[in-house]
Amino acid sequence: MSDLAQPSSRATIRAEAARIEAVFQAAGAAVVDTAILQPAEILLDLYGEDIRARAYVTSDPLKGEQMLRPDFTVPVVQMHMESAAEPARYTYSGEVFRRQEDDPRRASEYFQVGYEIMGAATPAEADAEVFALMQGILAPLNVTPATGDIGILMAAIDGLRTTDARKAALRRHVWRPRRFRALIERFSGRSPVPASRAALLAMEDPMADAGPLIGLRSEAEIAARIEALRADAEAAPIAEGEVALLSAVLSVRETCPNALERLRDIAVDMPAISGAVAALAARLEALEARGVDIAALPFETSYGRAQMEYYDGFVFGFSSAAHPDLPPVASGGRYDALTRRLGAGREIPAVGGVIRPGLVARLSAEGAA
Ligand SMILES: N[C@@H](Cc1c[nH]c[nH+]1)C(=O)O
Repeated sequence: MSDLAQPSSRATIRAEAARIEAVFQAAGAAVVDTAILQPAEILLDLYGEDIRARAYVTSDPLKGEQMLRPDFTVPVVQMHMESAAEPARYTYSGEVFRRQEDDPRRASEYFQVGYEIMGAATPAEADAEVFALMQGILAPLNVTPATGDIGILMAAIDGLRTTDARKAALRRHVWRPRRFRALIERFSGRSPVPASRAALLAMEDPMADAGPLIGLRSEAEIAARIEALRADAEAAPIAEGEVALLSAVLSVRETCPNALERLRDIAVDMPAISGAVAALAARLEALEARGVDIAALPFETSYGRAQMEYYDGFVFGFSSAAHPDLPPVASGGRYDALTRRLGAGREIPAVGGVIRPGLVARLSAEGAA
């Protein structure tokens, strides 16, 4: 197998981006653009921990903290929610910026061409439209699809019989599978409370024994945190049976029809996921109606747990079959809750995805060589 061709020139990537954007326009999308400099204080939290750590942030004397846009979806949603917000399809093309902390071979600046559907009445159909459109564009390349559903994961967490604080912690850390597993171990009593925490909670008056305040947190914040730890220490462990059901949900990894059957079985004992499983069934029907071969389409409940933290439903990606170590050539998902956070309480259904024209150009060049 030959090595991957050199990265394409910027002119080639721009031409590829224009070609893909034209396909999105033909599908009904209006072209939008966003500023490269975005207000970090307002938007950065919406991306979650991973992107927060990787955004290029700089300070502007007049506008405050600014960042180089880490993606288009958040600014496009913001624009849509501020406008009249009729149902709409959008496309955009341009560079995004994310620091690479571990792998110097990964680009910290690259092109994306995106497609977003906001306010569509039938979520399953909008999910299928985005997926089928991207699959069609990538058809000449040797790519492998992956799908998942963050909504099923979140519903499984919500269904646990435990405190709201514990559910919130699990939801927040769904994106960090190792941390998530450690929390489950602790909340189910399988791993002991860390010794330093046990010692802290055993103190009569931890604040009195503390030295002078030197950190960023105020005394009230520290006291509230200790109180939360105390309440947590008193909460009953999550039952073994529930942990087993959650693990069963997390480990589903099958073709779509088999995954659906497996999840329906689990839902008998875990009715909290029934609604999300029905949404998966509706999506599969919509995908099939668009000609997607769902019998061969993989589904993995844990897929997407390392992607954008605003996803809350369908998630998907396409990776190069010959170069699985490359980042996904395309990826996307549903992000209804993000529209609520940017819409001052008003929520609309929204789903979309991006293609990386730089990777499309490289893979096409390799295929043609
Ligand atoms: N903005 C996402 C891709 C996406 C677009 N729409 C939905 N998801 C990303 O940069 O990974």
